[in-house]
Amino acid sequence: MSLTTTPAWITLARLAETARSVHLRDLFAADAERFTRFSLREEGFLLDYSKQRVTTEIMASLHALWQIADGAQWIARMRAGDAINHTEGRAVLHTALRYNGSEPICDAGCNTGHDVMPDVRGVLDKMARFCNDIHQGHWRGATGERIRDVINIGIGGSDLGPKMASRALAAQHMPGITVHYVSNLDAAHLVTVLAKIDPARSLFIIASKTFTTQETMQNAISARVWLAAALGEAAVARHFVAVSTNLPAVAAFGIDPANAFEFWDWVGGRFSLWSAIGLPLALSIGMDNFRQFLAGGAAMDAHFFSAPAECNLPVTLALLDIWNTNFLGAETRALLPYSQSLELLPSYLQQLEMESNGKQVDRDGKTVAYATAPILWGEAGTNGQHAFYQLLHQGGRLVPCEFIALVEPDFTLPGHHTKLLAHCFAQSEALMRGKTLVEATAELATAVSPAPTSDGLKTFAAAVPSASLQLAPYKVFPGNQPSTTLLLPRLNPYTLGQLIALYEHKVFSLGVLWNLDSFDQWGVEYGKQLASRLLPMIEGRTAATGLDSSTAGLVAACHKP
Ligand SMILES: O=P(O)(O)OC[C@H]1O[C@H](O)[C@H](O)[C@@H](O)[C@@H]1O
Repeated sequence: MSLTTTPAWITLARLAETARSVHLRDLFAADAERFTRFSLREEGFLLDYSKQRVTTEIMASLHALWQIADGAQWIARMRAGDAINHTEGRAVLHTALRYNGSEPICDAGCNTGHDVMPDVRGVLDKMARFCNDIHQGHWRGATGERIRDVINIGIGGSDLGPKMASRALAAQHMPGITVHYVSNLDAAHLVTVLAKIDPARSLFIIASKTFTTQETMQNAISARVWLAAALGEAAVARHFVAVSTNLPAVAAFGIDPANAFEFWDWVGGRFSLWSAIGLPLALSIGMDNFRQFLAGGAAMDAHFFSAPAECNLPVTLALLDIWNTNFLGAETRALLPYSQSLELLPSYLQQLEMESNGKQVDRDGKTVAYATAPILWGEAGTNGQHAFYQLLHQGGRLVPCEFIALVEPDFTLPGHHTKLLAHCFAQSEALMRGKTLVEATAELATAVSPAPTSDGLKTFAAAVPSASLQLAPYKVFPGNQPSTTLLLPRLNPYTLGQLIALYEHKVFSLGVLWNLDSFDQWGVEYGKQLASRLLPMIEGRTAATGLDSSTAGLVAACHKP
């Protein structure tokens, strides 16, 4: 049965007709228990979705949709190591990377598959030894200097996760080590990092699942040339290590297999932060903290796998995305972490959510008849308030917002954190309530004539200069902008692990509901293919033929006269 013809979908479509004309402030006025009814707590996390435009009836129908989509069975299939990434014929077992129990976890089902846990633990132990060697100065550069700078060369999933997490966990950074991230093919990225470091004290990590990605390979080659020019070719072995599933390609690049950290094809690139792709993070925060990060992820796995759907955090977030996207018609979602340390979370989640579920064909090969992943964007609060919040409040578009805040700050200065929380909560309140014309006019009247006595708004208005009252329409806020607030007790490796696993499972749950393979990414291939065709034309090695006039014009404009 197609999703849109299920009874739950049809009911939700009907409920959406009514929901469009219901205002959140009225829902709050009608129900003093709304926060209790629509909030969840799990191991210190508080998920408040009472400011979403939902009712008990809507949530029940969304849960019915989860039942129809066989959510529990899909979770069981993922855990059993079935090849649920069906277009690539691969299992999806990134949860094994953070599993700390004693059961086997098998690739392609326990009866036939291979237990991946010994391999996982072996690589973690190798990472631990390596981190210890770097931190203790046992591993030194070719000239005997201690390593001070680590440069991770990778892109996409081999960059965004460790970069975001290293940034988020600045409070845990080890002294004496600075980790840099180079991803862009634009030489400006590598050159500016190389300008800051000393080759004798630098270690490059070449991170690539496939070890064929053009951006990463070009940066790796240029870094090797730079290092060899400074220290000689023989020094490369002491200054380059690799993380990959493709160990033959690592060896072909000239990196000793002893210095390669393996992961496996059952780890999707955008889910690989928990694997050896997390090596630069482990070097930043230390292996004990990295293991705490894994433990936080494992705790969220245990919750996702066992909690009933009605109090399951990832399932709830997924159902709210479905409601906003497929029934209220939202095209985007804003992620607004009120934590500077989480400033890279929006760009990390852009890959996780949009590369996973920005799809048009379902698991049966049919074009979907409904919208899939919304466009995710965002910025750390309060910075965003001074940039784009004007549009959120008065731009006339439906933009569901997701606020993230910390009860305890990770860095403290007197007077900062309470103000930050006040701004965060005030924004979701303002987006929900809005301000009517009557309220705006009354406010203006009060501002000019602070002690009005009787007979309401008309008397105020008469007492106020009309020029001032003309501003009232500009001060109207429609409100009814839905939002969720996720409160974390604090930010540390464990809670960050919980947070990232929460989003991963939300993405998986959405894929189940939309009937998508969330683990492939065919949509990134076409551009790469065309770039290979254009390269010889831009370099002038072949004639620029067979191009549309725009592309031909751009190629011609780059040729020197
Ligand atoms: O790790 P790599 O094999 O170098 O891949 C890096 C990135 O390449 C592509 O852009 C894929 O779409 C991403 O999912 C992947 O993370």
